[in-house]
Amino acid sequence: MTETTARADAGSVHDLGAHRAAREAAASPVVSLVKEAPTTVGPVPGTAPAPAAPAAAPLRPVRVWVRGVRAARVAVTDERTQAAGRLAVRHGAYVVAGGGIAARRVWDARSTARYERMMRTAEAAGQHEAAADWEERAQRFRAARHQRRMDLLTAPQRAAKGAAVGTAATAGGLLALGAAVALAEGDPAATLVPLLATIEAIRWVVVIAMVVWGPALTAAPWLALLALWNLGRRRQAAPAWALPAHQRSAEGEPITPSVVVQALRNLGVAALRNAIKDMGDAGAGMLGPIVIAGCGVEVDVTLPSGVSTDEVQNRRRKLAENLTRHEHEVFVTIPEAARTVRLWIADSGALDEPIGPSPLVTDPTASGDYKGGRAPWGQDLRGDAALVSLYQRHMLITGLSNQGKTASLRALALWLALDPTVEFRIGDLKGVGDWKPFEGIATVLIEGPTDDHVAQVVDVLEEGVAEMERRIMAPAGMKFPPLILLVDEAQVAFMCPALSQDDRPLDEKGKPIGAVDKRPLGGTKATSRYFQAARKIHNQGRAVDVLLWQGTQDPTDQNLPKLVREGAHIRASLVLGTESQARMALGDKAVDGGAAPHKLRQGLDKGTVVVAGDGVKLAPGQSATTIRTHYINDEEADQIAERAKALRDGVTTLHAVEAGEERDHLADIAHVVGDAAKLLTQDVLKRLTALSGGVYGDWSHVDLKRALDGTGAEPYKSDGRMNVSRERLHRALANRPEPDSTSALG
Ligand SMILES: Nc1ncnc2c1ncn2[C@@H]1O[C@H](COP(=O)(O)OP(=O)(O)OP(=O)(O)O)[C@@H](O)[C@H]1O
Repeated sequence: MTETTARADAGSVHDLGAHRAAREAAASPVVSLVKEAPTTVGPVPGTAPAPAAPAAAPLRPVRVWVRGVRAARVAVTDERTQAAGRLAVRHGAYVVAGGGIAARRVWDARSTARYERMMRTAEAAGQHEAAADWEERAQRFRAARHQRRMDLLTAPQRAAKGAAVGTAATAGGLLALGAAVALAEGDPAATLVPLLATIEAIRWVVVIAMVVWGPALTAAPWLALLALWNLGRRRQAAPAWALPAHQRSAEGEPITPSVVVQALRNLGVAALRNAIKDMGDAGAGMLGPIVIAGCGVEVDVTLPSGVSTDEVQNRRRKLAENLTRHEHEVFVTIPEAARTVRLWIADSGALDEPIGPSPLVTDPTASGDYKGGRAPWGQDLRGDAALVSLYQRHMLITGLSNQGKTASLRALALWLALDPTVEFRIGDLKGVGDWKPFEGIATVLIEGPTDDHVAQVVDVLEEGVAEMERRIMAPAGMKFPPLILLVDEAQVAFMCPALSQDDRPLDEKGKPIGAVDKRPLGGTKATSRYFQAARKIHNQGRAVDVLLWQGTQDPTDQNLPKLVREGAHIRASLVLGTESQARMALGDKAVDGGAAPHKLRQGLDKGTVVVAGDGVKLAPGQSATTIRTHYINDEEADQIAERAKALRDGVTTLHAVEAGEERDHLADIAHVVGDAAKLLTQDVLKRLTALSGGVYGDWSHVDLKRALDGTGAEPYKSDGRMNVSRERLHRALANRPEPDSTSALG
């Protein structure tokens, strides 16, 4: 509507109102106490006069039947009419359905219907022994019923005889009682008193019955209707649309056997639907007990023959919706028993509640134990603590970006850092500081995403391989401290196109010695350095406690080669995009057994990992478990890391590993000794190797001694073992004629 016509219409409406008010005032004797608004609509001073209203279009009369239809439509669609209609249908349906239920119960009690139903159920489920058992029971029921019917034929004679005998005995007894009273009181008239009193009592009973009979007869049908209505009401036996609003929404309704059977019947598997139809109400016979399991319930379903477990598993979303749950709230796994699926159904919304903080945060005395302990990672769906054994296990964790991969991997590393015997060498190829808490715990920490960082991480891994080979070649029975080589964002290394850096040593004329190393850092070729190092560690590292932990994003065959992903003992996955990625992350067996990281919700299920492989306790037959991990934020990680550092004596974290160049041995030795007052020579050698495998990898005690000879910082014996002293090293550095005493590293 334009502004002009709007104003004009307003004016005409106002005029009409004014006329009507004037008419009413003239007709009504009542004096209004409310000050009336001016009824004229003249132009307001200072404003332009309103343009003249166009002539109103003549109103067409509306036919009576049209008005009738409109009125009917308004009445029918009115909320109150609908509520009344729902009420009537609902309560009517309760009575009808109650009648049906009562009739069925009576029929069940008097016929063999129940036994036949159970037999069909057992047969459909392939339980032939149970079917035979029900058949036998039905036979016994028939025999007993036949006996009862035979007995009925002779019942009238027996009843008549019984009544005659009973009456005579009662009369005799009462007379005997009367005689005893008469004798005692010496009054023969008392003989008949008990008999007459009894007859009088019977007369009163008859009178009362006659009075009550009429009203009882009138009330009986109503009482029967009430009982049927109540039966139907308790079962909510009315069409869903007629139920009250709070009962209509079945969202989050409790899981009962009939809800599960209904959900299975409507799953869209014809064989399952027909089998359940044959079983009738007894479809619940397929279900094991429904038990509370954490924030949900768990139930095993033995499927009828002809229905395979993966037919149910592939319809997880439909099953969840039939159970009035969201897809992520229902887990379908395959337990050991044949033809059985295990359903875990969360309480509605329970999975969106956060789990508590990590015990590492709440318990300042928590400690790590590489060999015998289990890391408290989070909670499984049953709400039980999910504990992971990291002993001699390579690990792979994957997931989409920003879903908690680093946080969950770091949570495990923090727990293990509380075991001071464990050495960490960390390559963080994202490099935004997620692994900063390990400064002072890890002996090497490379942080950054560039090709240079990848090259350094490759060096770390290759040095890990060398260490592993040294350990393998060591005399039998030698013990080695666990060494965790941790690479976060490992896909950056696999996808790195760069070739090895030219780090050949130079001769006296400044020319590089030997041929240039042309091997690529990334890729999956036989010459790919990262790939080959990872493979070697996977193959042989476990037994000598050289372990590779990798975190990687959005797996593909290129950024997570098959051989590498299958070399990990613990395979964990956060939410992934597709089932094929889930298969890459966890393996076919786990996904076929029900592991479904691709069904987690991106952004909502952060920190929820599906874990396959060993290291976590799995129920028999289960191939994976879902764990909601505790989130340890950066501040909490710093606090835990401080505790871990306090357990170790002054680890100096190196930020680069260089090889093949001329190094300042004295400065390097002082550097690796770090803050410790003294350090065992074998530890010095180890740290020097970590610092530069190329230069120090094959150093022995003799080399170390030779490097320190004449400096005043030579190794000395303390408590029967050879050490080097930090103070002497620093004195030697300070007294050197050349001022070039700082390490190029760190
Ligand atoms: N267990 C958890 N519970 C709840 N939220 C979490 C959990 N773990 C991580 N998050 C949230 O997810 C965010 C991302 O975590 P994180 O950096 O570990 O993810 P990411 O998968 O390593 O990311 P990207 O690899 O893309 O850098 C965190 O900042 C935190 O808010």
